[in-house]
Amino acid sequence: MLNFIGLGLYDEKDISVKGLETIKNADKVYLEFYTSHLFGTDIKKMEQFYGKKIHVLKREDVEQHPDWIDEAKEKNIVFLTGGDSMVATTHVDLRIRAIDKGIKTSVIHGASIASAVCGLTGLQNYRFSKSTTIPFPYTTGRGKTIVSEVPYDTIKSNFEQGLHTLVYLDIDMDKGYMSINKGLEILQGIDKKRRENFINDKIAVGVARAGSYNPVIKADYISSLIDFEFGSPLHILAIPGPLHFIEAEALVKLADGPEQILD
Ligand SMILES: C[S@@+](CC[C@H](N)C(=O)[O-])C[C@H]1O[C@@H](n2cnc3c(N)ncnc32)[C@H](O)[C@@H]1O
Repeated sequence: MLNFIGLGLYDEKDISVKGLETIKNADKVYLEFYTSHLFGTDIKKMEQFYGKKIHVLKREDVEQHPDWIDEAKEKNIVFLTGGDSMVATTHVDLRIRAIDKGIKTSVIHGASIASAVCGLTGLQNYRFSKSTTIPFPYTTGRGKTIVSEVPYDTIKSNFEQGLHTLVYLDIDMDKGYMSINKGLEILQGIDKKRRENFINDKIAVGVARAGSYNPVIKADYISSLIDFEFGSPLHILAIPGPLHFIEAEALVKLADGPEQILD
């Protein structure tokens, strides 16, 4: 059996009771931390709390050579992921590979950043459209810097349809965890290059360290939010379309947003 378990958002105690019981009964526990990361804990604390050794997998062990899933033919194997295992990851691929090998699978859900953003900001889940990720720019062998404009186009298209965008921020082994400020700087750069004047006067909401006892949630016009200090990772952004009046009130009261958005 291969059990996919979502760990929730911040530390080792965010796991569900069902998830914890499944780990306790497992023969072996694997984990990947490249799609998300629990900043309120570390592997040692998790091993102590779960009572099991944790084997950390690299991206290639999950996406290219997931030979370890064969162990689940005979044994009870657990695969741990930050948040919910199936939200903003490609782990359904792993599940399908397992099923094709005749391995039974289960999914035990964890709290996800996708719903936490709604809970913390007051933006309504049903008013979000396609989400996007801002990747770190990269430099080609010839020294050219490539900046993906896909997130910008997604945000603009959602906005024009009157819908919100959830903007995940890149995690990169070498470059680290993208901050809200860096994400906004990239969007501003694209806006400037394309002379669209779309970004600066839009409201955005930044959320840092969801799931911790001191998350930071701040809404403001992007031209101001870009200088706000959110502190340590993880960070995420939401860029709302036109706001329902309750959402506007929530952004003022829950996210210290500017009073003008109530007008
Ligand atoms: C690729 S998504 C994976 C989401 C995860 N599977 C889930 O369900 O929460 C990871 C991105 O979500 C955001 N994120 C995840 N956890 C977060 C947290 N606790 N606080 C703020 N942002 C978070 C960050 O932008 C991070 O780079």
